[in-house]
Amino acid sequence: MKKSEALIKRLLNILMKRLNVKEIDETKEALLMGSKRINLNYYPVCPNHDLTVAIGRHSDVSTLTILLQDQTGGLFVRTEDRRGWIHVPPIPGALVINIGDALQIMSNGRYKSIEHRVTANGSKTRVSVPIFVNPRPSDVIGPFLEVLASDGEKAKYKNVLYSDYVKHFFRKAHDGKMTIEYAKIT
Ligand SMILES: O=C(O)CCC(=O)C(=O)O
Ligand SMILES: [Fe+2]
Repeated sequence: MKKSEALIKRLLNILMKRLNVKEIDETKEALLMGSKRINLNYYPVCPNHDLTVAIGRHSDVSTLTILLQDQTGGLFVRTEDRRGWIHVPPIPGALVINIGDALQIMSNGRYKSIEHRVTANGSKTRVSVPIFVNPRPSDVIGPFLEVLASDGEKAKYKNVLYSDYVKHFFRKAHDGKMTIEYAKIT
């Protein structure tokens, strides 16, 4: 977890440049990566793998997710037209970087969180280790002013307390990219 910090900062610096955010000051750093959580996912061999969902389709509520997966495979991401799925092949030594809902909200939709799911496997176990890079639970997140100021862009998302957003995610079954509707200005 500690070692991932340099990578996370590098990624966020690059992503922020495109949003007109010149510098990640203390406030921004807290909003973008104020809390982190590591999960250890173990997927056992599943006899009825055709009838079973390992993890249903969802987007992460994080800013970024840094994911290490073993050689089994089974992670799929939604295609841009939302009609199909692309397998994310395991590559030794490679990390999968996903954009989460918090970054979609803070970037006012310029960066889009990725819908993904995991299929069950009939012959092999699987292990994956995601690090979720999050705002702090007590943070209020909304589109960055730099993004809105750049060309008078209208806010697509309202300000939400991050802990409320996460609670909303866990209150319901996985439902693709529906969580973000909670923060949408309609
Ligand atoms: O196991 C994976 O590859 C992804 C897990 C995942 O989507 C999650 O923990 O949110
Ligand atoms: Fe996920």
